[in-house]
Amino acid sequence: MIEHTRATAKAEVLIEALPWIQRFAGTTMVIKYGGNAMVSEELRQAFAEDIVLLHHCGIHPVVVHGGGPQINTMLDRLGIASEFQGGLRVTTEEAMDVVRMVLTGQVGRELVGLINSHGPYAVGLSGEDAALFQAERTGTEVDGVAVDLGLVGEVTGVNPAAIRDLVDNGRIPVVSSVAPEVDADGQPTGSVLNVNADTAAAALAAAIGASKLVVLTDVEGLYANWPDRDSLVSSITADRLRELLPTLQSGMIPKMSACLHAVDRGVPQAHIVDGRAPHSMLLEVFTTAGVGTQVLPEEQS
Ligand SMILES: Nc1ncnc2c1ncn2[C@@H]1O[C@H](COP(=O)(O)OP(=O)(O)O)[C@@H](O)[C@H]1O
Ligand SMILES: CC(=O)N[C@@H](CCC(=O)OP(=O)(O)O)C(=O)O
Repeated sequence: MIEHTRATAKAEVLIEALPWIQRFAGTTMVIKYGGNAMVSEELRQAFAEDIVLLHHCGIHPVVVHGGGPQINTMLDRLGIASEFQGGLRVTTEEAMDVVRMVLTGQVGRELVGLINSHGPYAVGLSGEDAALFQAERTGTEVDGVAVDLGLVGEVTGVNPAAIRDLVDNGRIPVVSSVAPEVDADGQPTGSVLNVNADTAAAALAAAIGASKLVVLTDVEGLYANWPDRDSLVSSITADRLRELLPTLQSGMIPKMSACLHAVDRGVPQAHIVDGRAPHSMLLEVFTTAGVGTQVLPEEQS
């Protein structure tokens, strides 16, 4: 009897996923995997399994990965100082070489390998490949004062065909957020810029018409009154988030700006999910309750 109950409970979990599979099959989802959510081998393997499962449910996952902590480790090892302003790394030419090497040569390669341990699916590319991204230099403002971030950019152009060609051939793109710089006339300058991975994921989600942007990080979701643990937001509209944005700190600034950018540009929903819990992304996509914080264009009943 006990065995029967357990088996039934497992079957119910699978059945709960059915309407979500029906809704999202054939759509493209952008999954942003933050460097802080990759901290153990177990988590990285669980992430790869989730991505392959989405793929086999007929959903087209596109991974955009971060790697901030991994870049920090390499910069420390090489004795190169670096600081963050408004959640973005001030990037010198010396640091840019390390950012590019770590994101595309280390973090991206490892994710491709983990996904491909399940079959020949993942293809790694950066914003430099097939002209996927064009970026313009950007600064930030801290306490009303303009701050020069050096070789940091914002995506101003996307070539969706670079992703579509891979997806149409049954591949899972794994994207690193470095991008060739263009000037105000759209002409290449020859420099490569460091783009925050949340920002890159949002630009990509909007450009390819994704059905969702899911951002995996190292916190349960957005706290309206950080660090008050009672202020976790389960759902927020774009308008309310716009009001909250100026009160946010550190890494949450680019993250929530990215969600807003995606939703403002037609992505129906964006989610912040706790990547420290194995398989949290599957729970978000395939269960009714969902987890973390969802950003919606407007109130939905
Ligand atoms: N309002 C807030 N809600 C949630 N987290 C916040 C908030 N303000 C600051 N944070 C911090 O932002 C961090 C997530 O940003 P970041 O470290 O850049 O993540 P990632 O590497 O996944 O991109 C959290 O771990 C938390 O310490
Ligand atoms: C401009 C900028 O800050 N770029 C980020 C790129 C990596 C990233 O975004 O990684 P996470 O998602 O793990 O934070 C950086 O240099 O750390």
